[in-house]
Parts: sequence; structure tokens; C-alpha cells
Amino acid sequence: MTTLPKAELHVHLEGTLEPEDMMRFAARNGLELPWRSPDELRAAYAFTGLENFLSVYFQGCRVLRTRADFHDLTTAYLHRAAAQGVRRAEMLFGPQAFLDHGVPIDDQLGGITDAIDEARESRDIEGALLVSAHRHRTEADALELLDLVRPWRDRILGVGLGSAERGNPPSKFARYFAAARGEGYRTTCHAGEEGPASYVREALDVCQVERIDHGYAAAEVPDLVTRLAEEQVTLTMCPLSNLRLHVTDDLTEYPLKALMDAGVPVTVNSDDPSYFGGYVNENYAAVTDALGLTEAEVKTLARNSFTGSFAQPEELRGVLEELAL
Ligand SMILES: Nc1ncnc2[nH]cnc12
Ligand SMILES: [Zn+2]
Repeated sequence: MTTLPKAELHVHLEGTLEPEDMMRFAARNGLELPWRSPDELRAAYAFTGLENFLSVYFQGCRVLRTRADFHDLTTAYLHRAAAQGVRRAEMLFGPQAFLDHGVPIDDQLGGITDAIDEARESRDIEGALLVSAHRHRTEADALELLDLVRPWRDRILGVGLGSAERGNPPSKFARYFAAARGEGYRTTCHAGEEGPASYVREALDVCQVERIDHGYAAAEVPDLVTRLAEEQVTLTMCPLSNLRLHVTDDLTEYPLKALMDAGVPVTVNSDDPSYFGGYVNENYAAVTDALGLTEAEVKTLARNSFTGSFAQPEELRGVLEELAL
């Protein structure tokens, strides 16, 4: 598992903030946190659902203030990922929380992109940035975000949509995704995590996104499963996240294998690894154990992670040969 080459397609940079680093960044920025130790913080990680998780996650975001913070966060994740066999990481990042705290966009994206460039040299891992808007905010806010990041266009591979799903359907962001497509961004949208299967359809039909983050709810709707297989829509599933946020209470019933058997290109990812108890390999291990996946099936998941990535086909030729069945 460790050496199996893989891509991670669904990880939030903010969700890689380990408790020790949260404390360290708070101290160096002179900020108070409601938790006095990493262990006290970990005790707060008994989440009741997505919105409850997001309230802790956004408190964690408060400690990231300087270009060095974003750089160090990104470096720590990319080094860990490379040690787990990750060759390519497409990292979601939501600037809006940090803009609220007065952190200039250039400090945010400058720190992240410096770390991406360094890790390419030192660890042979390709990091790519997906800017993610918050769906609990307005579509006008999301369009403003696109304006704000335009000077960084050539360093941003794509855009996504995250945060509180219920009551914030993809169709609320139709113009955001249309504008993003118009600027040549690749597109992905969280859908069917806590929200219904109809949100997955909306993400495809109304927002015309290329990839679905999670897509868990689609598994219960046979004609949607057939469509995802026919159109080869990649789902970036996150088993430990779904377990910790009570999307599922039993990984032995996790629909990943059923979707794979139906021909849907599913992938395994970590979402917010520091909050959900595992990086990408722990997620692979959890589904392998729970679903009794064979070596060939695990290899298929790894292949799917590359073919479902936003890399150019010529970037993937070598690694796909390594993963030939
Ligand atoms: N699991 C998740 N769902 C939606 N938005 C998120 N942002 C960070 N993690 C998320
Ligand atoms: Zn996510």
C-alpha cells in the first residue's frame, strides 16, 4: 500500500492541519485557541455531522495568518503524502475564510505555490491547487473569489465547491461554475455527502462539473449509478471522513466496491486527514479490510486516481504502465 503509486484527488489543505501545528501556529501568531493542548483538541474531534465538523475546522483556519503558515502547512502535507506513495495531489483550498481574517490572497497562494514547487524538487510529488468556494456563502461571493484569484490563474488547476451541503444545492452556483469553465479551469463539486442524490445530478446537469467529490448518495439510485458508469464520472470518495461524519456507520456496507463493480470510476481519498484519523493510505487500508478488496481491486483504485485526475494524458503514461494489471 505504501509504495503503490497513487494520486490524491480530494484533500482540503486546511484539513491537513495537525493539532500540534495548530498550537504552534497559534502561538507564533499570538492567537488564543479554545483548546490548551493537542490532546484537548483531539477530544473535540467527536463530530456529530458535517456542520459540527466545519465549526471546528473553521476555528482551526483562524491560526493560519502568514505566508510562512501556508507554506509550512502545504510542505507538511506534501511530504507526508509523498511518503505514502502519492505522486500527484490535487489539493482543495478555500481562501474565503482567510480573507475574512485579513490575510492577503498573495500570502495564501504564494506560500502554497512555493511549497508545491519545492516538494516537486525534493520529494518528486506533483502538487496542484483547486480553489474551493464555500457554498454557505452567496454565489456573488464565489464570483468575487474568481476575480480575486485571477492574477494566479496559471497556478490554479481548477475550482471546486465545499462547506455545508444541505440547503446549498449546486444549482445555487451555476454561474460560478460557468464562469470558471469560461476561464479554462477544471471543475469539481462536493455533492451527495450529506445532501441527496439530486445534488449529484444538479452538479452534472446544471453546473456541468467534471468530477464529483464524495457522491455517496448516488449509490442508492440505480439509474444514476448507470449514468456515472456510462459517462465515466470520477467520484472522489473519502471513507474515513464519511465514517467520522456519520454519513455511514459501517464501512462493511460502504458502497465503494458496488460502485466499482458497476463500472463507476471511484477513487479513495482522505478529505481532512488530520481531523478524520487517517491520510490516504489509512483510507485505502480501511476499505480494503472492510470490503475484502483484492490486490487487483486496490490497483484499480490507484489507476482510477490517475485517470480521474486533471493531469494531461502525457503526464500519466509512465505511472499507468507501473499500474498495469
Ligand atoms: N467533508 C467536507 N465536506 C464539505 N466541505 C468540506 N470542507 C472541508 N471538508 C469538507
Ligand atoms: Zn471534501
